[in-house]
Amino acid sequence: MFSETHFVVGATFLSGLILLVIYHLRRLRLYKKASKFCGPPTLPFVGNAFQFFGNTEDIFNKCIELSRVYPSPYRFWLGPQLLIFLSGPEEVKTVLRSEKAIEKSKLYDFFQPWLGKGLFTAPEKIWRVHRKLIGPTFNLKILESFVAVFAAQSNVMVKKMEAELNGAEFPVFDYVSKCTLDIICETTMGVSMRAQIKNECSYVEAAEKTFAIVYQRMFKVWLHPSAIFNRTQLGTEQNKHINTMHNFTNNVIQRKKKSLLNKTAVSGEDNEGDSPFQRKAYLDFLMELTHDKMKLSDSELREEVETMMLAGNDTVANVISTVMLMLALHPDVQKKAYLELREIYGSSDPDERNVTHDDLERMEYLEFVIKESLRVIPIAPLIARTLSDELDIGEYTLPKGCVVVIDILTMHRNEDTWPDPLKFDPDRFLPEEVTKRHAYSYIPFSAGPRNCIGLRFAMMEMKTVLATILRRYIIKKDIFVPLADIKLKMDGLMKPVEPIMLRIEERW
Ligand code: HEM
Repeated sequence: MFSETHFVVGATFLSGLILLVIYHLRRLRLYKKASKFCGPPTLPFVGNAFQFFGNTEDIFNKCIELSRVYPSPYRFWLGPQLLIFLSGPEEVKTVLRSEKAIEKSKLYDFFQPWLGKGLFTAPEKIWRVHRKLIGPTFNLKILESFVAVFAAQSNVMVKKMEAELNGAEFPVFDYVSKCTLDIICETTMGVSMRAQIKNECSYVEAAEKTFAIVYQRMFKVWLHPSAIFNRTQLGTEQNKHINTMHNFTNNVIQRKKKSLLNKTAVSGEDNEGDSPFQRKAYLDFLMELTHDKMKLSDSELREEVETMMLAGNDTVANVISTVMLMLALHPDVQKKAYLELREIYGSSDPDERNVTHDDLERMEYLEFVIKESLRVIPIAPLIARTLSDELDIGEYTLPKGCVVVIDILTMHRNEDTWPDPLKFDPDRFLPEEVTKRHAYSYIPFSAGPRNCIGLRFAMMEMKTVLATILRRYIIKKDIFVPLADIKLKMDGLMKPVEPIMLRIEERW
């Protein structure tokens, strides 16, 4: 005899089964379209998600292996989500320029408790308004005004590095990241964190920890539902760090807002630093826009500022450290870059004058070196967009709702485009070489309407910091490591597994 409980359990099971069948029937069209693409064998429900178990080095190696085995475009199921990996420049161009590929993938949503709907994570509708509003604040005139900050903080860094002079190899990232943090705080908020002087900073600690938690969550599917995540220790920890950052930024915004209304200069102490706001920062420009046209609310301002703090710090610090490694491994390249600087400055004395904007324009070879470093180790090796509609990419049609993953790393190491791809050769960026290649074969800052808004900012900052180092020090590595032997991981950003250890000697 069936009891009432049996009946309830049976009915629940049956309804679940029916819902599952309906769900799968609805997705039949998607499965059919996905079957046109090659890709690894899948398991029911999890798809290919099991391939991404392991640590961040394993994830990196898995991505490399998949792109070796499967030609572009290939498919990958992350649970119910269809991912299509692309690395053909023409296909990538079609996607990145398409109005149907503006929306980011859902994985970016895990940044939202922190960055809200700032540019990096913003849904398409908000992104369109904000990008138009914010774009002009990255104009050349404003960027030029930041070069003095880049130079001043670079000088502080090289002075701090004196402690390592003629000593053993040391982790360069520790110095570089504090310098880039001081730069981004001063240019974004107009606040001096003095991370280089104090050697610690609660904001950066909170940012680093939050980034690591967000990244862990992306790969642990059981932590995806907020209802579960918020009840875990990780969730509690994340909230604590986010509050630290929000409080700091809100405080700066309120003080700036008051001064804007009173039309007085803001001066005085802030939470972390003590420099008066002497120069206009990115936040001032945003607030002026807001003040005149009432476009951004306080929380939107906070989200945009914290987005810049995230997108503009760790990225640049890692790239500068990688370029230093490449210079140490290739002394001939380093010498050429230094000689260019000697010619620009007409003197070997690094204290004679600071780097200026005009100098940056002339650092052509140093720019090639940075570009080549970003080719072999692109800091953002994969970027993902969700398609709002079907999109033809020549032979294939990408289904609506799928996530297109642009495999920048594979593009940058493609043998057909880059002969001997693991050879470090800055001359690949000579103008006559560039014209031979497809414009979308090299996209470290992404491309199209949703590309990196900080591209020019980053280039100017990296050149200033590197030129300041190179004018003063010779960078050395005790043992030569070929590029192919540098182990890499995907830790949010792509970087070497081992910390970059280098030695410095006085140049003059
Ligand atoms: C070497 C340094 C940098 C690299 C390689 C880099 C690379 C990238 C890439 C690949 C994207 C596209 C991400 C995606 O579509 O998922 C991006 C977006 C972005 N970057 Fe950068 N970036 C760098 C530095 C900066 C700096 C210095 C800033 C700000 C000061 C910045 C601000 C942003 C913002 C706000 C976005 C989102 C843009 C949007 O969605 O409209 N980046 N960056």
